[in-house]
Amino acid sequence: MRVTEGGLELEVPGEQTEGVEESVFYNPRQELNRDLTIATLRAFREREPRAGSYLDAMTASGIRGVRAAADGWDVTCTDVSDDAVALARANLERNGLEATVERRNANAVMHERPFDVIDLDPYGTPMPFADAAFAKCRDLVCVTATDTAPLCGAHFQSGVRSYSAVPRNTDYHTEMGVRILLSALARSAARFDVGATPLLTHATSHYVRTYLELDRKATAADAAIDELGHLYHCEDCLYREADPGLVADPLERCPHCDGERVLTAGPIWLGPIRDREFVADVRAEIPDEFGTADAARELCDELVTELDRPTHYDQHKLCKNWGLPANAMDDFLADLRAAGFEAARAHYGGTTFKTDATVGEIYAATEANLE
Ligand SMILES: C[S@@+](CC[C@H](N)C(=O)[O-])C[C@H]1O[C@@H](n2cnc3c(N)ncnc32)[C@H](O)[C@@H]1O
Ligand SMILES: [Zn+2]
Repeated sequence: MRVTEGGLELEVPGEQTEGVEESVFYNPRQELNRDLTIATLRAFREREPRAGSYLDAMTASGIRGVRAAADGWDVTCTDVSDDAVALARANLERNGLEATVERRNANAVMHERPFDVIDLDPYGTPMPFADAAFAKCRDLVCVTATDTAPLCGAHFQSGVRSYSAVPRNTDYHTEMGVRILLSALARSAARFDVGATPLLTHATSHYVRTYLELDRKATAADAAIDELGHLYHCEDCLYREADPGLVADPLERCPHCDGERVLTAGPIWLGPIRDREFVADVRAEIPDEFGTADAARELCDELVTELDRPTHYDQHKLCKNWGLPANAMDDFLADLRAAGFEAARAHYGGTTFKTDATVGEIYAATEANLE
């Protein structure tokens, strides 16, 4: 079947069913991820004009490599599958584009030679590829993780194994996943004396995507490690507290409800998950022709206005816990602001928001209008 994306045509094996193309080599549900990748590459080239080489480490149909090559990047595509390599070559040729395509294990290639930008887009966890990516990459590592259940603590042992951290299943499970992933990546980069700073990170339907700017200096690695810490979370009243530093000092009782069901998660990334100015630059690089232009711009807008502090609340879950009906989100947030707190929606969807108010302060500020 033929698919069109970013103004380019690709041929991928598979059938079109009910308007949705399905193929082992091409996932239409990741178009937003790829559109944002191209916009990010454009914004990043403005920031770092020297950057020219791009490794599409798990290329499958070649779609990322094709799109980057069309934008003038010096592209290398790797995949361990013979069929993927043949398909990527055919798709480059079909679009009159040139790139190096190798049937190789991406880990071997990344250890052999440096690239300015590396894109990791594996099935499931990216951690088996992280060390190799940070070993030599010069500027930017882009990472997709689709194993959201391990990341957010729903598959606890698997999360511990993959991310060398303790994830906990909370009402902010996607943000837990984002911060567990960023923690593991920062620690992987630090092994090579590399600081990894998130320029853009988003959690979108069943995957997390992040773009990490690298600074190959031990002091930069130390600065990244300084962003790690632990989260304490009360399962009874949803109180949460971020504790910077690598040594945890778990709470024995919840400071709000005095309950004993307090979870500790970590080490997790407590720092910003994106650079506001960079996200605005990315937004400006999304043309109308991109299939997901509206959604991608909306996501950038949400990421710009989202507050940095961990972690988001979910208004519906709070109200359910309080046994009160939820009111309109805008009214709820206005009540928080009127009480002197910062409050803004989060990009995690639905009724998620962030505030500097504690769970007790949120209740006091909003309860009168919950009816
Ligand atoms: C999720 S798909 C990639 C999708 C593609 N990047 C896209 O945007 O449509 C993962 C690909 O990684 C390949 N792969 C798995 N292990 C690999 C390895 N060690 N080195 C390179 N490619 C690998 C698989 O053959 C598969 O084609
Ligand atoms: Zn509590």
